[in-house]
Amino acid sequence: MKVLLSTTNVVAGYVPDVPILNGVTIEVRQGEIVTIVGPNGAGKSTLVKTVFGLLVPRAGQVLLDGVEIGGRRPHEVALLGLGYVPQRDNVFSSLTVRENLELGSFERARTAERIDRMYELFPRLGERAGQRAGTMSGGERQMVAMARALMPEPRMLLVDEPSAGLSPAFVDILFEQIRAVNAQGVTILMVEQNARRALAMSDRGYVLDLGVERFEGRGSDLLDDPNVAALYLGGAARIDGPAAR
Ligand SMILES: Nc1ncnc2c1ncn2[C@@H]1O[C@H](COP(=O)(O)OP(=O)(O)OP(=O)(O)O)[C@@H](O)[C@H]1O
Repeated sequence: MKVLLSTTNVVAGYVPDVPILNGVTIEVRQGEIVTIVGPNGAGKSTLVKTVFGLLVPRAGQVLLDGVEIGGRRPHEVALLGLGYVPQRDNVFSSLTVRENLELGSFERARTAERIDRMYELFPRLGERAGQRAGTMSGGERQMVAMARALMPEPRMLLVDEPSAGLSPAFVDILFEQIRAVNAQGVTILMVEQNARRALAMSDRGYVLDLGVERFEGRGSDLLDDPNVAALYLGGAARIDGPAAR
């Protein structure tokens, strides 16, 4: 499979002389679900923000389908086919579900058709089309944010901690929807605190720590790696064999 997104030795941060990413090298192949896990403060969110153009890399390369996007502005990156679902403040609270989706559209002529498509993928949103996003549950808001990012038909979606603060039942629903989005051909790069569950549904994963990728591998292999389990997954490796996909 061809590499759709890569970062090579990316250095980035918020404050001069305080790098958060210390030379991160990852790649995401077309069609994959890749998850980045790692401790709090490791730089996971910073990495996806840098890929999306919210931070300018101080060194290194970010390539989308062979095109350098490091330092390009988010709207340019979006036009090249990248979508981004931020961790927080990812909906317009005072607008309805439908209005939020309309704002995600790049092509007015196709807005209605795309919204219908989103209601097929996320039936709950169709049922709540007229509800203000700010009155929805955390999980429902996450669906609004994901559907909005999918409105322009991105090739690839960056998803920052989709399960944060959600009940276990809702995490199942949301992960299932992420798989459904991926099955439609959208490549996924996800950051997740819920490391075991996220890796179990991923093709590959990276463990990021102190702004550098420490481990890389198939999701199931990372789950079975005793070092990864002890250091980053809060306990022993699984003993029940590879995760079913
Ligand atoms: N806007 C900001 N200004 C300054 N420092 C920031 C900013 N956002 C994040 N940081 C710092 O960057 C470091 C990495 O944060 P980041 O959010 O990328 O980590 P993370 O791996 O996503 O962590 P978590 O799992 O806790 O969300 C942290 O030390 C954080 O304090």
